[in-house]
Amino acid sequence: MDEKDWKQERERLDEVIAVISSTAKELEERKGGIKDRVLDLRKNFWEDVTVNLDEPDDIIETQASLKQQAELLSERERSHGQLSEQLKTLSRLKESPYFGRIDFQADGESQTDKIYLGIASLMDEQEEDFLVYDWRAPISSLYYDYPPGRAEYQTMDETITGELELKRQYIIRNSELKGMFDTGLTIGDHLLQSVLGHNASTQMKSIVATIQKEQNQIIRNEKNDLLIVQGVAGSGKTSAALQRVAYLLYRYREVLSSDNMVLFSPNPLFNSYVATVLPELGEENMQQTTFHEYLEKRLGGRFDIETPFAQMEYYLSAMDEEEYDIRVAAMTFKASLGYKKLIDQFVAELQTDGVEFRNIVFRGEVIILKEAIADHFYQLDAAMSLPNKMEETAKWLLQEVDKYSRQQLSEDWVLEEGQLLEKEDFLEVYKKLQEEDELSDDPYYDFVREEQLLRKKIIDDNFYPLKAKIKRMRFVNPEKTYRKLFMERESGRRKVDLPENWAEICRQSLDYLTAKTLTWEEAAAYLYFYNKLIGFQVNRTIRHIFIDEAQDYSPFQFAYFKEIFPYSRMTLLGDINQAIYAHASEEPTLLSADMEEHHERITLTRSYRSTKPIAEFTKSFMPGGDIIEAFNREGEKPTVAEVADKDKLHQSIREQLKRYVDKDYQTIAVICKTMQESREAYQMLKEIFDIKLMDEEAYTFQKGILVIPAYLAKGIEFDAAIIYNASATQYSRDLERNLLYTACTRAMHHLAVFSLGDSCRFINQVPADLYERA
Ligand SMILES: Nc1ncnc2c1ncn2[C@@H]1O[C@H](COP(=O)(O)OP(=O)(O)OP(=O)(O)O)[C@@H](O)[C@H]1O
Repeated sequence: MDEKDWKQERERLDEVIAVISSTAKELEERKGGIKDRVLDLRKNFWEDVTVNLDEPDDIIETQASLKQQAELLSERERSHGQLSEQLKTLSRLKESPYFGRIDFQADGESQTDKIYLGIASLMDEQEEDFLVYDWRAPISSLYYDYPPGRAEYQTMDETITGELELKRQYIIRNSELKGMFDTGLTIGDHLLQSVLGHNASTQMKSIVATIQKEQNQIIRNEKNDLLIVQGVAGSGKTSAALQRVAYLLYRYREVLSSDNMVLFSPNPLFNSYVATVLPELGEENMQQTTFHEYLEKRLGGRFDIETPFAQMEYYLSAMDEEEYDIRVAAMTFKASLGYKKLIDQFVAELQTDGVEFRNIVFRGEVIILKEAIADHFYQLDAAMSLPNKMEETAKWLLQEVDKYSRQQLSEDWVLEEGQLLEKEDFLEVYKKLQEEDELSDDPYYDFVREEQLLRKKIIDDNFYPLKAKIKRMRFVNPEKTYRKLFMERESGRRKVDLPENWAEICRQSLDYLTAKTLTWEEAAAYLYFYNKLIGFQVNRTIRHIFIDEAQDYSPFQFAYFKEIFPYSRMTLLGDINQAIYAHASEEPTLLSADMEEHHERITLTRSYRSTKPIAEFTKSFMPGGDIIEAFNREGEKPTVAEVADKDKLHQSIREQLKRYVDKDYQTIAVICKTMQESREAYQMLKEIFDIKLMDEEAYTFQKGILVIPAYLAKGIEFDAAIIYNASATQYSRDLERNLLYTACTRAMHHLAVFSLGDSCRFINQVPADLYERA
């Protein structure tokens, strides 16, 4: 690129910045004007409405006038809000108006269009031409999809073909052009190199300037209702997912808002890690939650729900406990669709018999026996679904309760209760009496009527909570009904392949239920059952669901998702090599090829997070690791050290940490296998370094050194990672290999692996030239 190019680009940049400044100024003025008007409106609200309440017509007029005034105010407030948003976007644009340019000559056109791409679009002052195109505009896809040469893009209704003559990238900071390159095949290895070479950050960043072609396919995918992305560690799955949210919000801006989208992520820490990406792009965040949080909301009051991490911790560290094998068998079976089938059969049986009910009790007295409820329930049309029968039964119960309450009107307790009434209650009754306008000449009549009304009020108040409970279906006992699933006699006749030790699993399951605990493998299953029994509201507001780390959801959990969100499109992102849940070792996960029929699958094989030496190291101990392509970023080889005892281990780790601190690495993680091990590591390091121990309650993380169990570090990255103890005793099962892989792939620039005694077989499998012995 010659001096002329630089001069031209600088001049253009200055022009664009000038337009941004003047547009911003104009908007500021308009905003100021609106603000004054809003303040004015608020101050003079009552003066500007005509209030006249004399005649019915006047009242109507007053109402209309009030409404009009309120609408005017809220309309102004809305435009004020919109202007503020536009101004925010402009200030982001001013900092760096664009990051790329393509010159495209469409076939049949004589002129070449110069398209500059930024995070939002910008028009010139005459509002005629685009000075900057939004990266999500149809034409912008050329930038991500093609090297110079023949190229095409899709508009709403046609395909435009042509010649891509130039593709250029810019680094603009503080409104100044710091660098630019013309790029060939992929979007600037150059720029990507420089972006990836930076320190890790405690918040994820947007990748808009360097989206890769295969990532762009994920972002703009609109063909299928179910999109499954299998991508190796660090291939940009999460990044692509967030850019996809921004894309969809733009593409469907008329009909879709951030409230219609939800991201299920592995833990609250991850949630906060990704929370800044969309705002950085000028979009509002989608809703974010975890599956545990979701289940908590629905069942939390009635049960303690085990977290997936507690389940994991048990799986990894409770081998010596007596019931371990039974629990692990339960984890596997209850994750499967076989278990769902079992529950479906159970629910089918409940059509004719077996649902448990609760007595209806009023003032300590049983007024309707649970047996009577069951009788009513089961004499209803057999073809009705259980939830419909529940509705009918609730209606019937309300009528019965009404009948009963009328009988109670004359009971003594009613007046006794009356003494507890507040003054307002009496006033209310008195007012009603007046309204009836029947204050007669007969004082005795008034007295009787007043008492009647009082009694009625007391009855209504007293029966209200009971009726509310009936409406909430509290007359059913789902917990007790569910227990029957595990009762020998009942479960024996079901046609499902049950695990060998099913009888013991049943006993253990009953114990958990008695203790009001839902194990993680049981939680979704129970809620599924609950919904089948009592019914539930299908969620219609959520139009798009993103599930990150999808490999960790069991087939059962996914089936449940589909039931509750039948109208939502789904994007699942995950990595089969990072599957670390107990069920994962035997059951197919969501990402397995045969899981779903109608879907589109995109595979990402390029890993961007780690340097080449780290990626080469980690892929070498994963089965099928050959497909992982390391992005070409140089760095030091990982180090591997075996130490004889704990003192030596701790000393070596301290030295390593010191080296990292000296290198000015900003985020450093000591990654352990379990929470138990993390606590131990923390104890020995905390004296010397200012470190933080991360547990499942951690919501954010700061720069510095932290100790963290591998399963919590999912999805997050650090400048450097230390594996606390990769010894043969710690990592041997297949699942532990995945855990180790997840841990090692968190490192961006350096990885150090320590083992107490011999390294595990996975580390031993790594060719010796891929690491340094320390
Ligand atoms: N196109 C890109 N341009 C710049 N950086 C990128 C790009 N793609 C990925 N990255 C960077 O690579 C790192 C890993 O990305 P991300 O966390 O999205 O990967 P992932 O596939 O979700 O990883 P994991 O499976 O390990 O959770 C991040 O630092 C991200 O910013």
